[in-house]
Amino acid sequence: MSATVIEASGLLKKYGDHLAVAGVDLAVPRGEVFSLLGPNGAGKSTTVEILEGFRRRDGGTVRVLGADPQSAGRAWRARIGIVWQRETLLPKVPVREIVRHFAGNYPSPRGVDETLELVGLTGKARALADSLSGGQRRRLDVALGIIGGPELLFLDEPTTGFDPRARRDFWQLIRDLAGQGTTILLTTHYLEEAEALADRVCVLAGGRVRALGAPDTLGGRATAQATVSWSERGVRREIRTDEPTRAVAELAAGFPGEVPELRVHRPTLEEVYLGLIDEDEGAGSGGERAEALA
Ligand SMILES: Nc1ncnc2c1ncn2[C@@H]1O[C@H](COP(=O)(O)OP(=O)(O)OP(=O)(O)O)[C@@H](O)[C@H]1O
Repeated sequence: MSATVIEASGLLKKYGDHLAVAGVDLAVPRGEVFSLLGPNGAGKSTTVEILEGFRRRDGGTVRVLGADPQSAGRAWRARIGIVWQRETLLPKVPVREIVRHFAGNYPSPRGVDETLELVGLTGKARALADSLSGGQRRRLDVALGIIGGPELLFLDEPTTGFDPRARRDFWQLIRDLAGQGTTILLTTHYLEEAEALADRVCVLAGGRVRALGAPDTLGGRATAQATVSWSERGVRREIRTDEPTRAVAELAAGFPGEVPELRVHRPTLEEVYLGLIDEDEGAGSGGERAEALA
């Protein structure tokens, strides 16, 4: 069994004249939680649909679980799970029945009750699916995505509509699945979700990979300048420094006790992400802006 579950090289997709995916390279090892980030229209869904085998590429090579998704068959499909961005249309059928029905599509599914338990729907097993709340429907979508016991799970905006408790529970479920060796490709607009879950994040913009790395080091985050701030006689003061430890030590020496309201801040994932996206927009549309101003 290959250690690399997803391999894409030079991936290209055009819609008419528009290059939606413009030469993307990805390699995702088994058991990794890999998150795709990027603004609306960045090419995330197109990339994911190509990896899932639902969209034909115009160039590049792709292997997912050792096969080309464009020509892989039913046995391959049974090894992947998908939680779509859109909610599934739900019939007036008890939740447990729907999950049981889906389990019948797979050669070795997870237990139905175990799956309901995993997604926190045990209490709703007998409820009619169309009576579920938005967040509960999303949990059912997740149940249908994992019922087959997939080796690779695609999650597209999985926690939309979840309350904070449900989101935390869902994150734990993802960690558990990853701990059991499931590879997870997570597309999300929630940066704190990517930070909480992903081993690596990939920022796509304009169909290209703009940054790739661990969430805590992305874009030089871990070594970026820190802002040390504190209060002095009721006035907020701050300095930016490459050596926050030294700055704090020097500050501490000048105060008799605690440094009032001391804070050390390094860029958050969101700040790094927004910086990358702004750079991209500046590079991509500068000409158009200049023309518009002319
Ligand atoms: N079926 C299609 N026909 C024509 N253009 C398309 C089609 N699907 C997507 N596009 C275009 O391709 C680009 C990438 O779209 P894609 O859906 O992959 O972006 P995304 O990153 O998933 O965005 P979002 O965060 O909004 O879901 C966009 O400019 C979009 O308008």
